[in-house]
Amino acid sequence: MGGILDKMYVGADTAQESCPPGADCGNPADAKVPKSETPSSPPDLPQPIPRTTAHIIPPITDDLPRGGEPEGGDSKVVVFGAGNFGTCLADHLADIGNRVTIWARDNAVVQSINENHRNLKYMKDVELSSNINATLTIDASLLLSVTVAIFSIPTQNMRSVLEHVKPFLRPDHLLIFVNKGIEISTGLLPSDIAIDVLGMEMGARAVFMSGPSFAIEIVKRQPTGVTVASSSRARAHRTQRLFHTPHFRVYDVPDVVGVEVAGALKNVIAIASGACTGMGFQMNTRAAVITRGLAEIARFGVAMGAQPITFAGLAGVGDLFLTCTSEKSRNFTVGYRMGKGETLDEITKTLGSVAEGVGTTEAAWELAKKLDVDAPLCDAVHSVLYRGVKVEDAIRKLMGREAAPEMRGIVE
Ligand SMILES: NC(=O)c1ccc[n+]([C@@H]2O[C@H](COP(=O)([O-])OP(=O)(O)OC[C@H]3O[C@@H](n4cnc5c(N)ncnc54)[C@H](O)[C@@H]3O)[C@@H](O)[C@H]2O)c1
Ligand SMILES: O=P(O)(O)OC[C@H](O)CO
Repeated sequence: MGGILDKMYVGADTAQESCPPGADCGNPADAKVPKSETPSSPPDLPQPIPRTTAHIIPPITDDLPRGGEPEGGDSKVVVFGAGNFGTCLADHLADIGNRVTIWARDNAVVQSINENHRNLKYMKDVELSSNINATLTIDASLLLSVTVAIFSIPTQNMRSVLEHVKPFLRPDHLLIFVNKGIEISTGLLPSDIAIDVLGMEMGARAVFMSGPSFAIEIVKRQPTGVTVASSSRARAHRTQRLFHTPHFRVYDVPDVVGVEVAGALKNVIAIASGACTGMGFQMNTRAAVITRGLAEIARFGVAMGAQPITFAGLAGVGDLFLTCTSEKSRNFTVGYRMGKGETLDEITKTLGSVAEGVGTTEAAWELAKKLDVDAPLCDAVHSVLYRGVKVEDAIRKLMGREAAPEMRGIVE
């Protein structure tokens, strides 16, 4: 078949080995692999997307007792999870005068923090604030002494840790979750899991932090902006005051579902972006992946009751851009290495840290079917991660689809 599809560049054999992930390394060889597939038959006409408001909690106001929490850096905080992000947030809060305990399940991590102010497993090169101490134990005394509990546990493990902590939680604890993902076994967002485990009274008052924020840059005090979302306005504002500093701006967003959908799905799109870069494709491709990824995220969001404007914010396009363009991203790295031909098994065994997009792809793929959301990028990533499809074939299939209106499923 002559025509434009025959000229499609497929970078399988043209990727430059010396080009680091995320870098613009100049023009890949112009070799073309002709012969893409015949375009698939026209897709069905756009289907109405069923809306669900199951995730939407009406705003809750004035639910915090005044005077319960000192402002200006004198809170007692526990952080569950001493990985990259838990360590970084603990360091941030301790550095501005809060007393922080970090819970880790690994004794070597606890010892290294308590004895050397370093997290030897996740952040060995960073000297942490001396206001942090670490513990291996979750018990009543740990929760009794704090007013703020932050959960920095990967989404697939959030439920089990929360169940462990639940018996010691009080209604006045400020609960903050920073994980970004969708639970595979249930298709639930972190806010749904919080309600599922803790009940509506406590779960619906939790706060969810998201936005473009690499841990390693926060510990270096690089200017950063994030969002916090909660059905409780009072708790969102309190979280804002707790974290806000001149180098760490915290914006309040009313749309919990939008913030969570964006945070979860940007990781799937980052895998796609990394895979394209691993194949040798450059900036046109990346820009297309980011932009079409944003449209896909918005379609999921609309179907789940999010406010589309949220996707224009830090938790939306901000985090999507960050994660899709940087080799610091674990999700981008997973995709990049797959684009270079490694298997998922090889990559996850050596990554050393969680790439939430791997599990979220599975969850989102199921959710797309359930909600009837058109999600071609998510399907492409799923096909590569779980159905043995080669990256180049997934790209061919994506590019070979029928032409379509840009804003389908978002603006009618
Ligand atoms: N690293 C970042 O820059 C960053 C930024 C923003 C948000 N996040 C999000 O924060 C969450 C945590 O990410 P991270 O970078 O700290 O991951 P990580 O892999 O560096 O650390 C994960 C931590 O969770 C613990 N953990 C894992 N499974 C557990 C289980 N079953 N029980 C108890 N503890 C368990 C690990 O021991 C480790 O301490 C993720 O959802 C991630 O998307 C990360
Ligand atoms: O390393 P990643 O891909 O998990 O991304 C980390 C953060 O989510 C970036 O905001």
